[in-house]
Amino acid sequence: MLRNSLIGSLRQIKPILCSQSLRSLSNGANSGLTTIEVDDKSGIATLSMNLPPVNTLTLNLMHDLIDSINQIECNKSRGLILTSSNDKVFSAGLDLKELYKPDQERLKEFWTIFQDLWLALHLCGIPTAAAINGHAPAAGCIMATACEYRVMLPDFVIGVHATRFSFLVSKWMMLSYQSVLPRRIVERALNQGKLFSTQEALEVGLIDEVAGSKKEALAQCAAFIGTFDKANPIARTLTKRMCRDSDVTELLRDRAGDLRACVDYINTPLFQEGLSAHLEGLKEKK
Ligand SMILES: CCCCCCCCCCC/C=C/C(=O)SCCNC(=O)CCNC(=O)[C@H](O)C(C)(C)COP(=O)(O)OP(=O)(O)OC[C@H]1O[C@@H](n2cnc3c(N)ncnc32)[C@H](O)[C@@H]1OP(=O)(O)O
Repeated sequence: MLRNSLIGSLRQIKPILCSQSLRSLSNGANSGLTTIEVDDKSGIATLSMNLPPVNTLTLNLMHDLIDSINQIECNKSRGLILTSSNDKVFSAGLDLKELYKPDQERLKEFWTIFQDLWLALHLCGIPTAAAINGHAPAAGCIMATACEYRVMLPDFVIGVHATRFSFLVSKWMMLSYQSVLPRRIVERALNQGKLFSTQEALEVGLIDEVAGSKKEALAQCAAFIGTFDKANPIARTLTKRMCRDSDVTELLRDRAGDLRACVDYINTPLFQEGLSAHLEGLKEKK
């Protein structure tokens, strides 16, 4: 809903046609894989992913995330903090099972909703922050980079390690990474398939702060959101969208082309063999 209005005109203020009252944040039509808690004092909404065991981005989780982001925006929360109910994994990234020998129609739906999720986070009108309370590989990292601020707990990893198992990333995913890290670091990290430890991520600037606990991470994210208190919310939203315009336009100018390229690549033997080996590796770990 929001995305459609933005696709029409990125520079326009989102027409807020939402009729729900502040704080009535039920999870309505979604599958209950996310929860939203709004802090009464600060008005900041914490959006938690809650799909055991590792918050893989399935069709349903991505649907619920988009629905929740829309609800939070529509209810005029002061900010959004994305986090996980799992204390070891923020998100394990895309659901690999959806990519293995996929049904073609379902794969198209899957990739389209992943594009939608990235747009929802990227264009969210209110301040966003990620409290990364566990591992955040691949699309888990991309979701975090679509937020405006990242606070991470120690002893976890974050990064896009796609090349390790013969995956490529779309240009808009690379741009998201590049909006946070210098281009030369992104180029090297993507080519190496590097997963950064929390400390390394802090040193290169992939995350903004380290926190000692989830509670602290949420507080640090809330403090970041508080830094916008003096900004006019509409001017802030328009400025955020202007800053992100070129990255978003990269995807919007040819979403269908991106979908085709991804579907084609996922169907190649190179991709399917790499994925099969990766899935075996995950099983053998046990
Ligand atoms: C122009 C051309 C463009 C082409 C574009 C092509 C498009 C391709 C895709 C683009 C980029 C990719 C994005 C992605 O996000 S792919 C997903 C990558 N993610 C991973 O590789 C993470 C794998 N998981 C892990 O490393 C660990 O699970 C993790 C560190 C996250 C947690 O470890 P832990 O020990 O706590 O948990 P387990 O490993 O035991 O996992 C528990 C069970 O969950 C299953 N699992 C884990 N991750 C995934 C996943 N991503 N998808 C599906 N299933 C997953 C794991 O196998 C365990 O299952 P079982 O209990 O049944 O054994």
